[in-house]
Amino acid sequence: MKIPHVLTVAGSDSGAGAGIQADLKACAARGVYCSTVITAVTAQNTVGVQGVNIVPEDFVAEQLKSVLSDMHVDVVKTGMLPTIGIVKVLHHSLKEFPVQALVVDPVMVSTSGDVLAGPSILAAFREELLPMADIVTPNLKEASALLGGLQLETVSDMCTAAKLIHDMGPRNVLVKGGDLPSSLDAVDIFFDGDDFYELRSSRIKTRNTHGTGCTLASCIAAELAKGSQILSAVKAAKHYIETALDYSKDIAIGNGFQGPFDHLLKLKSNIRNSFRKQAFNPANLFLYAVTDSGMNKKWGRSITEAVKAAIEGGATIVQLREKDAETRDFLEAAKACVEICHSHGVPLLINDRIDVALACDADGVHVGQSDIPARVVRTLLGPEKIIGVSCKTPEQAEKAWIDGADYIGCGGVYPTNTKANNITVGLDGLKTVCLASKLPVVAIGGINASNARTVMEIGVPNLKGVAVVSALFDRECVLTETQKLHGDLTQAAAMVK
Ligand SMILES: Cc1ncc(COP(=O)(O)OP(=O)(O)O)c(N)n1
Ligand SMILES: Cc1nc(C(=O)O)sc1CCOP(=O)(O)O
Ligand SMILES: [Mg+2]
Repeated sequence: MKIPHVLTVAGSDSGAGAGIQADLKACAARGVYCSTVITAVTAQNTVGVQGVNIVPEDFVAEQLKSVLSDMHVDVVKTGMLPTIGIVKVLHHSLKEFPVQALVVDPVMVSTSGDVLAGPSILAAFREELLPMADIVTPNLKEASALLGGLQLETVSDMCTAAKLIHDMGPRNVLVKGGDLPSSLDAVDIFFDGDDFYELRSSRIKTRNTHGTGCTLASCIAAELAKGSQILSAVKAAKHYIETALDYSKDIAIGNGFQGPFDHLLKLKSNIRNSFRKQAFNPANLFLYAVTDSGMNKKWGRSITEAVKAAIEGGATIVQLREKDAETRDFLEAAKACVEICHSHGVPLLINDRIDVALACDADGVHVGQSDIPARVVRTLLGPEKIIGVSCKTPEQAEKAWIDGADYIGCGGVYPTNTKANNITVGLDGLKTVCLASKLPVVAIGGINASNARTVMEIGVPNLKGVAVVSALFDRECVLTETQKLHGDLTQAAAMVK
C-alpha cells in the first residue's frame, strides 16, 4: 500500500515548535509520511534563537539524493534555506527527481525576530525556487521582503502583493495576514492567478503560536500529497491550525514570550480521528438520501433497512434526519448505518446532532440556520469531517464558506410537506444561490422522480445533485424509488454535459 509522502527540506528547531520538528508532527497529525532533509541546526527555545549551524551544501545534496532516489516522494515542502548554495542544490535535485508538487514557505525571520536566511537569499528564491513552486506562503514580512520592502498594511495591499509574487512564477500564492494590525480575524489572501480568495479564521488569543508558518505549509503539503485540490488543501490547513491553536491555547512550555502548540491534539481527543477519512467529494451529493423515521415506521421498516435499500438503489450520500427518535435509539441506529454506509463507500451524515455524529464517528453533519453555527461545528468536529449548511440566500452561502462548510443544501426548491413552514425559493432562488456559492450545492425540497431532471437542468456547474426525503422513504419500496431517481438524474447529468 502506498502512503502519501511529504519531504521537508528545512532547519531543525531544538525547542521542537517549528522547523523540521513541526513539519514531522504536522504530517503525522494529517496521516502522511514525512521524510526530512536538514539544512541547518538551530539552538532555539521559546526566548529566541541562540545559535545556527548551517549544514554544508554538499551534505544537503547528499540527503536529498538519499531520499529522492529511493523513496517515492509526492510533495516537497521547503522551510529554512539559509544559503544561496542550498537553494541551488535543491533546485538541481528537483530537476533531477521531479515531484507532484512543491510548497515553498519562504522562511527568513523567526517569530522571535532572529534572521534565518539573509536578504542575499531573496534573488535565489525569486530565480530558482518560485518559478517551480505550486504554492508559496509568505507572511507579511516575507512578502514585503520578496517585493523589495513594499509596505503591506491592508487586505488590499495583501492582494497587490499576492499578484506581484504570482508574477514571479509560482502557480498559487498565500499571503498570510496574521500580523495585520487592524484585523480581529486572521485574514489570509489566496491567489491562483485568476481569483483572489479572502480566507478568514478566528484569531486565537494565545502565546503558543511558534511554528504556525511551518505547520501551515506542511499541512498544505500533506493535503496535496493525499490528493486534495490546492484551495481545499489551504482551507483544511487553516482549519487544522485554528483547531490546534485553540486546543493548545493554555499549555505552558518554556519561559519565553512565544511557546509551541500541540500538533497531536487528535491523539488525545479521539485516536480514531487521526486516520483521515476519504476527503469530501462533491460528486457524493448526486443522490442524497435524507431519512425520516416517521415515514419508515409508517411503511414498517427500520432506519437501517431503509438506508440499506437506498444505498443499493444508488444513493451516493445518506443523512440521518431523525427528529423524533430517542437519543439512545438514534445512536444505536446511527452506529449500524455507519457500518452499512462505509461497507458501500457511501458517506453518512447526521442532521443537527453533533453529539450523535461524534459518538458514532459519522462522516459529518448537516446543520441549518437555526442550529449550532457551522464555525462551532468545525471546531467541535475538527478539520476532517464533512459539514453541510442549509442556505436560502447568497449571504448565507458566503457565510457557510467562511465558516468552513464543505457544501450547502439549498431549498425548498418546491413546496414540501416534510418540513413545516419551509420557505420555497423555487428554481430561480436555487440558481441565484448556486451562482453566488463558492461551495458545491445540493438542491432540496419537494424533489422527486418527476421533477429532478428539471432541477438539474438549470445547468449551474456547482449544483451537484438533489436531496430527497419523501420521494424515497414515504414509498412502499425504497430500492425501486431510489433506482428510478438515480436513472433520471443520470439522464439529466448527461443532458447538462
Ligand atoms: C441537504 C440538506 N439540506 C437542507 C436541510 C435542512 O436543514 P435545516 O434547515 O437545519 O432543517 P432540518 O432538516 O434540521 O429540519 C437538510 N436537512 N439537508
Ligand atoms: C429537510 C428539508 N430541508 C429543506 C430546506 O429547504 O432546507 S426542505 C426539506 C424537506 C425535504 O423533504 P422532501 O424531499 O420530502 O420534500
Ligand atoms: Mg437542522
